[in-house]
Amino acid sequence: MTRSSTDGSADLEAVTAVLPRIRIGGERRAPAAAAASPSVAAVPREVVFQARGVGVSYGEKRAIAGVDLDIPRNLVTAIIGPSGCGKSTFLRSLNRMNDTVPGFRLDGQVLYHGHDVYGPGVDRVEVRRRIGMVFQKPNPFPKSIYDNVAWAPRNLGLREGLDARVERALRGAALWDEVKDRLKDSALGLSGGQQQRLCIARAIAIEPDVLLLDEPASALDPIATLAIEELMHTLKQRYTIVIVTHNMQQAARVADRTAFFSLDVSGSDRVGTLVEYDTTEMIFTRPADTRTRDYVTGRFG
Ligand SMILES: Nc1ncnc2c1ncn2[C@@H]1O[C@H](COP(=O)(O)OP(=O)(O)OP(=O)(O)O)[C@@H](O)[C@H]1O
Repeated sequence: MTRSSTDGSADLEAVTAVLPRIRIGGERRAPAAAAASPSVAAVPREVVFQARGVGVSYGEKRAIAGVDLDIPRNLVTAIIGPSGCGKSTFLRSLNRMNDTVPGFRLDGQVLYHGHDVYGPGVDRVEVRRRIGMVFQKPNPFPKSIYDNVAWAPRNLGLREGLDARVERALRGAALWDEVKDRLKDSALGLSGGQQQRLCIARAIAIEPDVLLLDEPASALDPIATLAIEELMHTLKQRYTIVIVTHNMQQAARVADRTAFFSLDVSGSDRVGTLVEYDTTEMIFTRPADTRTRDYVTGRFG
């Protein structure tokens, strides 16, 4: 069937034209959405998180409501949507990062491997040990490169084989070759992109199960951004990754699945909701909801 441009298909074609191939490190590489055939991303997999009717409020302000979402293991799941629709709020609810925010309240359930993350007796420190997080702005400690990576293992009493652990984490974050001769130098002397990879090394040094990335490349230049994106393709073999990004091309390049959030506006009330969740390929080429289509084609947001 030929679709007319008035239904947005021309716009979709324009977006998907950027999907097919990108160049990373001199080598032609297909993005996740194209590299993994739709059947790979769509194939049923072990579920790591099940969000069931998740709503979050900060005091009187309802940030998100009614989010139902299953996040599969060893894939990259992207959360996209306009500013203020609750992407970070949802991400942070997965590892209880919002617990200390005054007025924070969560309704519904976040199940992690079937266990209620907010259940009685759950140890928040243990939750964060298993579910690591990297933030938008690289935030290394004012310590040496080595001590940044060794910090969490030391805190957990994992002192045996520490050098090997630090090396493994730095290799895992694709940083080892750049820093192996200056491990005792301050982390603050690294470039922004290196600092962000150091933060990833710091997160994986305690071998978590999940990595939550909140716009990890938005403060970086294009080369450093590509290095982080490249890294995600490798890291997902070992970790389940959930990434919040404003950059739709980035979602298209790195994510296997994409969740599109939007704002439901009623009067002065604006609440974030999950509009659509599917393989990245479907979200960017055949979205089921016109709001998704309008967003991915740049008509709003
Ligand atoms: N600590 C907080 N205290 C009060 N309100 C908050 C807090 N954090 C977020 N909010 C509100 O919750 C709503 C969702 O914010 P959130 O940062 O999760 O959205 P987002 O989609 O990640 O936004 P952006 O893309 O601009 O980063 C917004 O209205 C925001 O003002």
